[in-house]
Amino acid sequence: MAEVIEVKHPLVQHKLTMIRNEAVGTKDFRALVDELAMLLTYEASADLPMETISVKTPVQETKAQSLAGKKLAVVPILRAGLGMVDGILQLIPAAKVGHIGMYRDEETLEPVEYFVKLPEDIAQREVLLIDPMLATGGSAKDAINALKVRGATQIKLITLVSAPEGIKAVQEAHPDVAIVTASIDEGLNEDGYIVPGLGDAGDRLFGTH
Ligand SMILES: O=c1ccn([C@@H]2O[C@H](COP(=O)(O)O)[C@@H](O)[C@H]2O)c(=O)[nH]1
Ligand SMILES: O=P(O)(O)OP(=O)(O)O
Ligand SMILES: [Mg+2]
Repeated sequence: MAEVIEVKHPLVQHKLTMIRNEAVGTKDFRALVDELAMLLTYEASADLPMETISVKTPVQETKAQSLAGKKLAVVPILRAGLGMVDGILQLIPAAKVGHIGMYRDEETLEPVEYFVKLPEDIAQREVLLIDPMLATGGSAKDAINALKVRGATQIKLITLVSAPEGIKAVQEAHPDVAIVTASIDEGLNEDGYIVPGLGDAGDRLFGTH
């Protein structure tokens, strides 16, 4: 079973607490989601392969560590995942970006897919699938399926807030997918929202209701 990493770093926890606050407006919410995405990517990329290369410093030639040229793709689940893309690209500027559009049916809580556009060589890339919220896990499970049917084999899921129910659902359906999250919250309420959570991430990012 791939691991679930809850990132306890003080900066992550502090910024997460800030965006939980309902009084935080769209502008600050966006900025903080961006920063959190960057911090979580630092953790999610900790196992990227390295190679030893030669580098000439102003003092002497030396051997040093460099990324082994692994190809990455960042794939947000729309809309809410879009808010995390720029933060990740600041750390991994060469990554290609795919998009999976999905919304939750308000009655059934089942995800409805409305758009998929991925890099052509997705099968050769390690994929960072991103969505701030992992609630029932339906959206993440279907998004992972959409990636796998198109050939992706190495997938990591990065979320800000996860419900235990969503983690279990993803692990059962996709035991090969590691999850990096800033918080494993208490659970879900009767409307399928994460408790205590931060509300609807898409609405808070884009100022909609
Ligand atoms: O508290 C929440 C719960 C969910 N969302 C949005 O829904 C999907 C994830 O829901 P699943 O039940 O895991 O499919 C996620 O993309 C969010 O956009 C939310 O914003 N807040
Ligand atoms: O998953 P939803 O329904 O909350 O969609 P969006 O991310 O567009 O708010
Ligand atoms: Mg939403």
